Amino acid sequence: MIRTLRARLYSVSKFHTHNARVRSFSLSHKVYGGHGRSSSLIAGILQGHKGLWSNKNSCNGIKSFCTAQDLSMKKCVPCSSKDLRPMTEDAAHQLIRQVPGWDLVNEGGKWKLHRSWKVKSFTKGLEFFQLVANVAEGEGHHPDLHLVGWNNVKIDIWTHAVGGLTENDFILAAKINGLDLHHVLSKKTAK
Ligand SMILES: C[C@H](O)[C@H](O)[C@H]1CNC2=NC(N)=NC(=O)C2=N1
Repeated sequence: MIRTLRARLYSVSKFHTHNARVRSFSLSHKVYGGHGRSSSLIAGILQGHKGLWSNKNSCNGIKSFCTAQDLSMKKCVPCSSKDLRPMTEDAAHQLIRQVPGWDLVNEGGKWKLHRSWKVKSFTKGLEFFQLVANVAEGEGHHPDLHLVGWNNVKIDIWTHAVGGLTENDFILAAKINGLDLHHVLSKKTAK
């Protein structure tokens, strides 16, 4: 049994070494089998494999790639959570890269996300707001909506409960970016 497992691990280790440049593993590691526990060597390989990403920015504390898609797949947490704190300026500058089209703005000492669009008409602007409102209601997290000069939509997003930015704001921005807005936006859409 142990011999079979070692042979299997060797092929796994060779595969990983060839394909993912994980740290080489000596096969002298004690291998446990037959108890349903993963072997120290398999865990080591997987750990080593993860090690290739461990120096990436942590996304919500989990070592992984944090992409725009990650954010749009996430769910906002209740802003009433006592653990919620505003993120640092550095963290905000990291995450802003994941929400193309949005800018970080500081208004009266409060960091916010800001984006503007030009819509086809005043009523298309209200339709735009309804699409955004549906997302916001689904997330329990809400943007500040502005419709100015009849066809200019501006959205600010920040977490009022903490007076700054939290990951909720970036999740909402990513989900707004995922909306199909072509039918409400003017061809001369603002950034
Ligand atoms: C209880 C619930 O989480 C709060 O009322 C929510 C509603 N939507 C919110 N939206 C935003 N942007 N900030 C908040 O602090 C907030 N609080």
